[in-house]
Amino acid sequence: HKIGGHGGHGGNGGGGYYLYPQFYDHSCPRAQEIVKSIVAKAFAKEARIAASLLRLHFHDCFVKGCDGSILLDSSGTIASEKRSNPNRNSARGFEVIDEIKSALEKECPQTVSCADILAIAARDSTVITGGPSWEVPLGRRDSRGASLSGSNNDIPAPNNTFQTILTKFKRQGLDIVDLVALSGSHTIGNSRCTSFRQRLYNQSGNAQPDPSLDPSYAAELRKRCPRSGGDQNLFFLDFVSPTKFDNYYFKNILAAKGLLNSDEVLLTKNLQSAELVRAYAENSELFFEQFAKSMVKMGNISPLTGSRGEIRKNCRKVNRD
Ligand code: HEM
Ligand SMILES: [Ca+2]
Ligand SMILES: [Ca+2]
Repeated sequence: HKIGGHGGHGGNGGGGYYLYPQFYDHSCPRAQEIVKSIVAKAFAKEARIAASLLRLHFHDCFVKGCDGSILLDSSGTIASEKRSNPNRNSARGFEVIDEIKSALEKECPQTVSCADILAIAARDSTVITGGPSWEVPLGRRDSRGASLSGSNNDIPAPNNTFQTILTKFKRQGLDIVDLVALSGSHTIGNSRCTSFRQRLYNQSGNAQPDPSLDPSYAAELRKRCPRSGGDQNLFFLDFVSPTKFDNYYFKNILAAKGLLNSDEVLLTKNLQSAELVRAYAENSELFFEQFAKSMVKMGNISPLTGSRGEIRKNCRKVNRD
């Protein structure tokens, strides 16, 4: 499967190999069913875990590519991405990834990468909540480092402008279609008060709530997201169907009930993205189809392949050699 390769996006991270779904067919044929069963078990215990696992793959891929860098704990040489602004007190699901990894190490030692586990778990989380399925290209290897600064700089923040968010996506080789479709992930999962408080009290420095937020919905949110305190209080990103992967995220945006500023700006700041929001609100099949395509595209961001990187034995630390 070697191809004449150089760096860049689009399935060839510079190791000279493309990812492909059959990567573990001979080396670990049960890999995918093992991931799926542990995701299902975790989901049965707590439905939110699906959202958390989907987000981990995103926060991995946007920092040095999909290389499992987000999973590394701090150590002598590593400043963990878990400490970054987007991840601190927010990224979760690491214990589930640990459980999957230890089951896979028993089944086929040092064969399945942590980066691939994240990609498969993201797909399985989408499916188990009612979303689309897709074949996950595989063969990513794991990084031997992390980037705390990359995590702070490259992952979009909820109060970034539309243009900044789009620029951060383009830096990864993703476009406006990917941005709108992948934002549809916010059809499941939670946000902390601190991630959207500004919209409730002082959106643009004029002591007024965000005019693009429905006033009665805003009043409801203020009850558990006060001016100060309650930073960690949790709210559904999609208040209609928070554990179901559907297109209510887009319908909510049309009703001025998107939770994050980064959700609502997809409608209010750019004509093309507004058209996409309307199209996905109207047609969930169209959303599902594009979501699957964009997830594969995101999963192809700068993977380590060939002999680059390693297959970690423990997703939290690099191997010693
Ligand atoms: C477009 C730019 C994006 C911004 C600004 C953004 C921002 C956020 C924020 C602020 C939260 C809540 C975090 C907290 O308060 O703890 C969140 C949650 C979440 N995000 Fe995004 N996000 C973006 C795109 C994405 C993408 C591309 C995906 C997946 C492909 C994704 C998946 C999720 C999920 C599933 C949750 C809920 C996690 C949970 O409940 O544990 N987001 N996002
Ligand atoms: Ca990474
Ligand atoms: Ca939903």
